[in-house]
Amino acid sequence: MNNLLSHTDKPIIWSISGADCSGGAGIAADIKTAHVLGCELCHLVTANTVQNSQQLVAVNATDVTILQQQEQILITDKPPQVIKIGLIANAEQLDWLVNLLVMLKSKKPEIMVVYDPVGQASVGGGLSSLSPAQLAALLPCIDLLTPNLEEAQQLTESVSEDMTELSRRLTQLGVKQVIIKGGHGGGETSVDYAYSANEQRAYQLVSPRIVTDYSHGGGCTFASALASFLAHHYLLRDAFTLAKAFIQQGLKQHQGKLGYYGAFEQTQWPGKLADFPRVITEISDQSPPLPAFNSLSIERDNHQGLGLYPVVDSVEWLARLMPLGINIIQLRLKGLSEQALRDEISRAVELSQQYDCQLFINDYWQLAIEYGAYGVHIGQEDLIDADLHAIAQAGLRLGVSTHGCYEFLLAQQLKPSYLAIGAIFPTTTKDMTGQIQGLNNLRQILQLATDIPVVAIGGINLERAPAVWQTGVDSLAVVTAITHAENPEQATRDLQRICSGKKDLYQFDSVKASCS
Ligand SMILES: Cc1ncc(COP(=O)(O)OP(=O)(O)O)c(N)n1
Ligand SMILES: Cc1ncsc1CCOP(=O)(O)O
Ligand SMILES: [Mg+2]
Repeated sequence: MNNLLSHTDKPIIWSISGADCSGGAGIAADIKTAHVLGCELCHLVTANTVQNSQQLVAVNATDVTILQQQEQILITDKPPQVIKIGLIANAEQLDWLVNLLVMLKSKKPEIMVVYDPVGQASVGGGLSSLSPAQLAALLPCIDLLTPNLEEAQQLTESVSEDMTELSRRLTQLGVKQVIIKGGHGGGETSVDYAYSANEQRAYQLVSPRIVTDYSHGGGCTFASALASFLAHHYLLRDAFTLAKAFIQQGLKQHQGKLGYYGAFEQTQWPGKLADFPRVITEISDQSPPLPAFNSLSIERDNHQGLGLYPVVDSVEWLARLMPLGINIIQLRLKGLSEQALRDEISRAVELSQQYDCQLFINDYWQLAIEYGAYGVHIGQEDLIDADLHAIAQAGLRLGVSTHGCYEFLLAQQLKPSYLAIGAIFPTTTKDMTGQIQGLNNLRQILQLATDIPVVAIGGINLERAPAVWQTGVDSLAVVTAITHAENPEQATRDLQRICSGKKDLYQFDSVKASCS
């Protein structure tokens, strides 16, 4: 029997929330959400509520001894990666919960706790009468709090409507990350605001407002979708983006249906660009608006994409690889003096003109403009400082690094010449801790791509290249697969062959040589 009780491949979430007998909100919403998002959900029911689509009649709090028994029976058998909290019915439950979270976090600090502070039922009526002073003990245990504007005001005992101010106040109360939901306001759009105290960064997402009354349990669904994506190890910004798309997709199921407060519909893992929010940042919402960047030349590659994209750190490497028929290449210089940078970049541009090769300069966008390079590649951090108008006006192409769906959507809004996604696999070239995408996430992000070419980068070698190429990316960018190869010219030819798209030709020479 013990064997049967053992482990699941799916991440485990504990939902500590109330049961809604009408099946819309609370535990019902959490179970449906976690199920379609590939998680297992254990539920510790804090109250058996009596409600329907019209009214809340009673909140029957569960005896704490039952919650303790449930905790005990689950703790070794189905330990949680993420705990999602909804309704806390009374002060005894709150005490039990705080003790439980403190104990769990002392044993396993990586457990994430998401709290959706439901005080009022959406059908009307109070679910919990806990005061902000009572809840103060819980807030330092919370990794992600998901209040709406009113709940954020109540918890902070403030009348401010400024999401920035409210989220800062909530983090001062001990919460690590906050998402304030703007869904209940009026207007054509719904804007949600996230703030991470660790990163000291805010994220803002906007979606068109979907008119429907089928939204009972939408708040619980949003919090449990966040819990599910966090359980799959997405970063806050990506979990936020995916959860907002999940909500949009669910609301669209019953778009236009009014007059009956129906249960929110949980559907599937979000994968359609139309359901994803727009990212609001200073960069993407510049005034005057940015023009689209010039396109790359891909005709030479038989419409099979850009092909192989070597990323190298000297003119010597450029001179060695360009004669091999490289279509696109990058000079990635680090730690050189101004004069050395100028020498390398000017020589590199000359060489690229000789070989008619699309040369991108990494980081140094001013020098790339000054010496007339074909394009410039910049990272997310560089986006803030780089003068994107100047790059576009000079006619340079632009490549932008992205790590996950949030950054991909943000960069895609800038209409660059290509988008890079990385690191696909662990790499020794650069510290990419916490940013490894894997092939599944690459495939998911590719579903959001428009007609802008996509480059995959990070840990791509000869063995892994065919699988990455088959995801449908337009280009494979590599550093060490070439520069650390025993025979860099042969490795280049092998990789070029993989990128030529002829998938039956994956019997390349250097792999055979290394296996024999
Ligand atoms: C094609 C390509 N993709 C990603 C990167 C990484 O750029 P960035 O994030 O700016 O990091 P550094 O390369 O500057 O360390 C790249 N260079 N090329
Ligand atoms: C620059 C960079 N950006 C994301 S991963 C990476 C390094 C790629 O190097 P390698 O191909 O050797 O893994
Ligand atoms: Mg850079």
